Amino acid sequence: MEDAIAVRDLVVDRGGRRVLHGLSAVVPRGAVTGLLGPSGSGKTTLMRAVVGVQVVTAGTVTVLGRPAGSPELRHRVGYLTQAPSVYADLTVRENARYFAALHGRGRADADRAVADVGLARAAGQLVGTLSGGQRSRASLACALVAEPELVVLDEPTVGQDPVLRADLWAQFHAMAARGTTLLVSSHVMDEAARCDRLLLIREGRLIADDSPAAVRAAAGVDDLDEAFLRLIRAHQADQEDPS
Ligand SMILES: Nc1ncnc2c1ncn2[C@@H]1O[C@H](COP(=O)(O)OP(=O)(O)OP(=O)(O)O)[C@@H](O)[C@H]1O
Repeated sequence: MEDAIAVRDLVVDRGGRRVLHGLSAVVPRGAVTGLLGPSGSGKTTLMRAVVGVQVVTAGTVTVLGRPAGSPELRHRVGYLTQAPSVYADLTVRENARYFAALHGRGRADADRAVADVGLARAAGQLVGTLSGGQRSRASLACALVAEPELVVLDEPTVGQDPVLRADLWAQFHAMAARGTTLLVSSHVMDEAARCDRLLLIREGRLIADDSPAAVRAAAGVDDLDEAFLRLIRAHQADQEDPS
């Protein structure tokens, strides 16, 4: 089956600096792919290119068989940005119902999405009065409300406690089992270990694209944190001494 996302030779410049340097990668359908890399390595920029809001200098990004950003992808792709994008002066339920309506969905879809992110009890609360972690889950509910085929989540578990993080990851895998494709960025290694596949980027270049087990094997260590450090150092050494 065709991949959900195919990125070819993608070059992106931001603020006069090259941020992605001819990056190529694919994301398979119906799986959870983790996007990992040091802060500033280009994860958010790559996600922006996938959802079609990033100006690109060169290369192509194909999403569900269409060029990224095509109007027909609007209801098929969900995007959770790092900064929660919900209305502070509406309740959680009102926000979810508003986003549901934008996608032609009903109240039942909105209420299900709110329950799925563990906010059923706070559904009647104004978003402006929620904690940071609750607010980002409200934003997640709005990103998932239309049950998109592809879900792009930029650090969805920041600020969540361990129980909620485990619940959210269980939900991501349940979605993948139903055929949804998820691309999830994270800084947390126990989350990387939960992914079916990992894309590791450093300074705008892909340095690993494999399962967690294969990444561990390539680095020759069991600990994924250590494996990433080794891959990053090896990549750094290659760049400093390409001979
Ligand atoms: N609006 C912008 N204008 C100019 N440069 C930007 C802008 N946003 C990001 N950048 C630069 O692009 C590079 C990649 O940033 P990006 O946000 O994609 O990284 P990231 O891997 O998602 O980082 P983090 O893990 O900290 O969120 C960084 O060097 C950053 O300074």
